[in-house]
Amino acid sequence: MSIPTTKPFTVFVEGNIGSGKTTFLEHFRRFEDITLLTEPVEEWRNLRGWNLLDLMYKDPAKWAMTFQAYVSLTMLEMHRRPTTTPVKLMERSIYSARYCFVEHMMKSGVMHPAQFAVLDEWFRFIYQQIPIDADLIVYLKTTPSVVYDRIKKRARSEEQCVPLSYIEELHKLHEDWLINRVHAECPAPVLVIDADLDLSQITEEYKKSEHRILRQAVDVVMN
Ligand SMILES: Cc1cc2cn([C@H]3C[C@H](O)[C@@H](CO)O3)c(=O)nc2[nH]1
Repeated sequence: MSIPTTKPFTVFVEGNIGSGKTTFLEHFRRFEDITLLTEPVEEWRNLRGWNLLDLMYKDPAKWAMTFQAYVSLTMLEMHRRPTTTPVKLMERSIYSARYCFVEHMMKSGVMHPAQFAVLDEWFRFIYQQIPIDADLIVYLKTTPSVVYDRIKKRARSEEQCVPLSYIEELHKLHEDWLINRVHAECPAPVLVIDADLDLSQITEEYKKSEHRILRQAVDVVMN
């Protein structure tokens, strides 16, 4: 069913490191009416030969600003990428960049306030000038200790030095944003998924969101 759409029904898939975002998106791979945009981690690991992700984890004080500036650029490119399908699922967004990761780097003192101010000015300009809002946010809600164990098992090299405290702080920032709604921007409804469930059980949980996403998508496209 290829219905010409001006703006696709846009879903941001948000959650802590290791919360299963990529797995969630892959669950929708079989639907031809959905465009999946996974996080461009490989671009962050190789920008003209530089592994910005590794540099950031190894020396956050020196590289956090550079890394987040590039992450935001790659996320903006994904927000702006034209899609022909009625539904678009994106892994994270320029909002989690600002409200979770950049926020943490500023609050923890890893990023100098002047550097934070520059990133915040860029975020405000983009938010005011470019329509990139979601129609729905899927929040893969997890317990820090659960995702911490997954990160250790997944063993992505750059993340091996990530302490549990960082995961706990990121969790709190996701809760502030998506449950307590402390930020006014991006007022999309939030669908909370219990992403602590392990792979065998979580498909049922995903199916619940499948119905919600596809039904809302048809409504949006048909109205
Ligand atoms: C939008 C956004 C995504 C994102 C991911 N990351 C890190 C967390 C993980 O270790 C890795 C892949 O998500 O990149 C980050 O530091 N800052 C980010 N900002």
